[in-house]
Amino acid sequence: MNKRVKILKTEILSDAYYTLKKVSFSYRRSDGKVEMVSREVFERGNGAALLLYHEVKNTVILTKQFRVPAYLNGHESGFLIEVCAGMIDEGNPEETIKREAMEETGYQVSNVRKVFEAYSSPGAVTEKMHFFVASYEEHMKMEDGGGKDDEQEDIELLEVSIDEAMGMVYAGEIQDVKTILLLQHYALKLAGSPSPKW
Ligand SMILES: Nc1nc2c(ncn2[C@@H]2O[C@H](COP(=O)(O)OP(=O)(O)O[C@H]3O[C@H](CO)[C@@H](O)[C@H](O)[C@@H]3O)[C@@H](O)[C@H]2O)c(=O)[nH]1
Ligand SMILES: [Mg+2]
Repeated sequence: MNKRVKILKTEILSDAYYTLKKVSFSYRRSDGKVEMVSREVFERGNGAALLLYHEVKNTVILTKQFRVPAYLNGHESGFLIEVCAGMIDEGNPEETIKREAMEETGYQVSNVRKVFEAYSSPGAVTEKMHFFVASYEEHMKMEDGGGKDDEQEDIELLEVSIDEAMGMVYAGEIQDVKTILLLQHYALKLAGSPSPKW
């Protein structure tokens, strides 16, 4: 509860699939002055993302799929390389990401480890992402993956070395923020670095 903020009005501008709202509120500034503010807020639910890494081969499993918002905003092909991720609709973040791992990559992972939570675009979108890592081995591959046809998902899978993946970040070939975050987490905490204090 924030005593400096009072939500006064919430209008729904669109609720076709997700919900776009216009929120009007009074806000007491740090200098004490109270002003009226209006902001549009996109409600898209919350999400979970998972980096699948192989402890012996030092490889990661990534997905590649067409993302129309990125395409509209200058990405040449619109095919983005990402970690496995999905929206949390049923169940908790951990259950969701295990289900998404199976649907998108075909790997059945039991031990996922939560690394952090973060708002993906807090000035505009309510979405909070839950970030996980899990190690994979060949015997965990149960299905082809590739996403759900009935949800019009068409996901290609990539298995690349962690060095190659980091190179792709700096070459601009990986441009998805949740993926960059998890790869950097791997590089900092999991790639045989001396134990960090944080
Ligand atoms: N009809 C319709 N269906 C939609 C729409 N938007 C999404 N969907 C359906 O919802 C599914 C969402 O698939 P998920 O795997 O759960 O989510 P995602 O698209 O991979 O999104 C993940 O990454 C996003 C970008 O980082 C995150 O924003 C999101 O929370 C999640 O982590 C899509 O395949 C599609 O079937 C829409 O506007 N209209
Ligand atoms: Mg997905």
